[in-house]
Amino acid sequence: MSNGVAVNGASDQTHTASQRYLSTRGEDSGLSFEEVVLKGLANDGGLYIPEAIPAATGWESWKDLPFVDLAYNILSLYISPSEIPADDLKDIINRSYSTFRAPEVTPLVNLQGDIHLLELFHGPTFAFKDVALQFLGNLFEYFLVRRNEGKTGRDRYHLTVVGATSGDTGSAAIYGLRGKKDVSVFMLHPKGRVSPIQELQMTTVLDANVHNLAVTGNFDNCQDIVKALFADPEINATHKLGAVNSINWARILAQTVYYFHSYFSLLRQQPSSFKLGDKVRFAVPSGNFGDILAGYFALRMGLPIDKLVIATNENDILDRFWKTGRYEKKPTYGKDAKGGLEQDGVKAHEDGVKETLSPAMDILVSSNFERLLWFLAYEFASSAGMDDDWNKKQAGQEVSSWLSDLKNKGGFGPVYKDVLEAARRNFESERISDQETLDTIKALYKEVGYVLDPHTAVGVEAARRAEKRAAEEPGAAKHTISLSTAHPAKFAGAVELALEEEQGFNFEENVLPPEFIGLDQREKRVKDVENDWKAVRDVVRTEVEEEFKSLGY
Ligand SMILES: Cc1ncc(COP(=O)(O)O)c(C=O)c1O
Ligand SMILES: N[C@@H](CCOP(=O)(O)O)C(=O)O
Repeated sequence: MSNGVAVNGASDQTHTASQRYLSTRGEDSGLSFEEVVLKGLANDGGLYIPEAIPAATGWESWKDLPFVDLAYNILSLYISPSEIPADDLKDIINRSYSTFRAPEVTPLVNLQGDIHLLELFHGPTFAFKDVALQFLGNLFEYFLVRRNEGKTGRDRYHLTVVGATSGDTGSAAIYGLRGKKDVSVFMLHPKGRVSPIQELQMTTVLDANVHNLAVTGNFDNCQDIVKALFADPEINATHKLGAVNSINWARILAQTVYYFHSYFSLLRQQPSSFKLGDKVRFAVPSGNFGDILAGYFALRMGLPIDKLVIATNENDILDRFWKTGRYEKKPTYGKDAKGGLEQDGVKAHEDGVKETLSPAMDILVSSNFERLLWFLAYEFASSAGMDDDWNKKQAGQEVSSWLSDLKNKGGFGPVYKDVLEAARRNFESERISDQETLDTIKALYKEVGYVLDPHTAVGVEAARRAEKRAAEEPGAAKHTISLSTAHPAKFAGAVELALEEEQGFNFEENVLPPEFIGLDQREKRVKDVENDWKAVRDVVRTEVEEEFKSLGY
């Protein structure tokens, strides 16, 4: 049952439905947690989701638990003890969060009025990705040690992680996996399109199992290369590919914990205006839709969430879906004054991606949206009154057809009215321009002295708008938790641009953490590659072979 064997669906006695997994495109089901974590992406190109979302029964009694105990209660609903015994899971969780600088792991601070910031940047690489990637690194290690017991050399199960990053996933994955046995990490970033600190955080890690590849292209090209590698049966079988992007289910799962944790922090901090059972609103800076999807799982598990507010930058495919029901890439049009490409007054690329001040969200297609689409299609299918197998099959077919249109025609929709209405029931969306991002950083610094990173600023501006709207709606949540996804020092350019004229502001003194000082003096290792998945495949083959030779395999 464990060790990678599928759990065999309904006849399995040791896994609840929420501990068995299926693919959003319908061709894979009855998989164990270990299988989906190690496989990353399903063979049919779909993403894994649990066959059912569990109710967090008795969640109210978790309100005073420390982060790690809360994490255990939530994660164990999705992981059978027959796969990871309780003590082992607790140990993995404890080790994963012992690397965080804040004792609460993800502290909540009041920003202004009823807006609260959930600071997710206290892990090793100063971005929210650490919350899931510290856990995922330890999880990989746990499964590999177990699979490799008594094995030597090339008989060992060696995982080849391939990931795409617009800056933050890369360093968080590298810090989660550097030096770990039986894992090689290949991290693809768009050359010249991540912030200088992000690039240094990745390329100055010199462990032999870490390989940074700078791709001539954008983040979506990197993400497409990763998906093409997973779709190639040959490399996937010979190199046992693994995923660290939020296509990996464990990423989403680990992120659900801080939705619960911040709800309980708010209870303690606002005893007079926030009671157990009251609804709260979350605003989430969004790109690949992984962070906010974790909030959707928390909501479906029973956490009282009023609305999840999607905050996009000018790469706004998600915002356009919520407004129109159409999910489509948008080609670039027009030339700027210097003859370069532009879209709505912002520097853009032929592929339609705009270069914004929040580069980690410069994403054309949000991969995790596919998971939400499955749940929306499943809900729609369920209204036909057929049995559950039929509903799931229909949902898989619908998602496959939408995704095929996205690939072949550049988009799909408008989706059925009921599907869009279901999406609007739990989510709202806002699109924040670069100018609004700068204005928000400036305003919050002036008003309360807090320095926001540009991604967090996108979330805060969306939170402010959502609160204004809610003021008109009877029964709407009073408080908003806005997710702070990165430390401002990672995005010096935008922060300095916003605050350069503020009296007394000094980036080095006010913002820069000691961990970043001197990074630019360190030795770096990075290889340039073309935007061509076969070229990347060759690099992966060659460099894994070199690693094996150096290990004497
Ligand atoms: C700092 C930062 N904020 C927000 C996001 C968007 O999160 P998601 O891709 O999960 O929507 C990212 C990248 O993923 C990020 O690095
Ligand atoms: N913004 C991300 C892009 C990758 O997203 P992921 O959450 O799917 O890993 C990054 O910083 O790399």
